[in-house]
Amino acid sequence: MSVTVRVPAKVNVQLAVGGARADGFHDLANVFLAVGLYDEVTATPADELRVTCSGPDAHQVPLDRGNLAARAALALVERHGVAPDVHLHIAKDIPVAGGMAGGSADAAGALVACDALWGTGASRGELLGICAELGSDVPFSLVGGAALGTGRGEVLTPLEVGGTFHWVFALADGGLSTPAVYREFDRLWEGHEVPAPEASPDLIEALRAGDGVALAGVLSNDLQPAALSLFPALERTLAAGTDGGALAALVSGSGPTTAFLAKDEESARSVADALLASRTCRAVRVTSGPAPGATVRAHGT
Ligand SMILES: C[C@@](CO)(OP(=O)(O)O)[C@H](O)COP(=O)(O)OP(=O)(O)OC[C@H]1O[C@@H](n2ccc(N)nc2=O)[C@H](O)[C@@H]1O
Ligand SMILES: Nc1ncnc2c1ncn2[C@@H]1O[C@H](COP(=O)(O)OP(=O)(O)O)[C@@H](O)[C@H]1O
Repeated sequence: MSVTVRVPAKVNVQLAVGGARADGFHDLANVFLAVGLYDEVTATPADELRVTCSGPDAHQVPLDRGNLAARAALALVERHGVAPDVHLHIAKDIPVAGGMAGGSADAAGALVACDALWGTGASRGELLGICAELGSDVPFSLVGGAALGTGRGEVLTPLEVGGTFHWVFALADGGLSTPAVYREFDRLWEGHEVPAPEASPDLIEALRAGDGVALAGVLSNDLQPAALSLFPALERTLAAGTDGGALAALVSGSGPTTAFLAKDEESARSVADALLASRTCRAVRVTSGPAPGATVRAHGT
């Protein structure tokens, strides 16, 4: 018996960041959109907790108990007193350390897979609570679609999406550490009052209407200056995508993946070609959103 769960990546269509809190986190108005790049987590009975990973970026993923999927399984073990006898295999398609919440996806996937495998029967509320303890982005990986995340991003309000948005993602050479990008944000704002983060009503309306042109006009990411300061070469990638016909371009979350909103699928493909031709990124991915959250794909025997 094994259980496979598929979990999407995300892009932040708005990431409004407030000042640093006493606990080191930042209050956010974080508008998440799940997109169709997926990791798959398969849980299979084993003698002890073991993690393996496959995919082009697999060598960058820790396989010890620091792996977010292992931490998720152990959180369920602790609450339900079950034995941690599971092999978690991650088929990784989400870029690692790319600002697309791949580790968070694996945490949410492992939680859902272990809950099904062990028959722990955790409620949705309990799963969301465990997700929030594992990381600020993990609850969104569980629910998918589109949502506004407040607090440190873990308090979710689902958002209506009235259509499909077409995206191109440009993968960078190397990664950016999320804490390092937040620290750079603090450094750039030093000596200034950071405004309280607020969700943009125009952006929420553009999502509701499924209007890509309107959404392109209001995309924003307060971490972008910090990401560009740490990874200046991304400026060229952003310019190559807009020159190549994207409606808008921005850094995905803490980066260094860059995201390009396109008019339709055909336009997305030509933006992707332009990005590849520009040689300003290591690879491109064409996809769309919204995508569903963590979903059980298969119960094997
Ligand atoms: C920036 C965002 C945007 O969605 O994601 P990525 O683009 O990296 O995927 C998130 O805020 C990242 O969420 P996540 O990666 O889950 O962060 P966590 O594990 O909770 O925290 C890692 C570290 O990031 C910083 N952090 C995170 C969230 C937040 N609201 N304020 C912060 O300052 C803290 O330094 C924290 O120690
Ligand atoms: N299952 C996992 N997949 C990817 N990275 C993981 C995982 N578990 C722990 N990590 C660690 O978390 C870091 C951030 O990974 P990731 O979630 O891919 O990026 P981001 O926070 O930019 O979205 C990685 O560099 C890696 O050290």
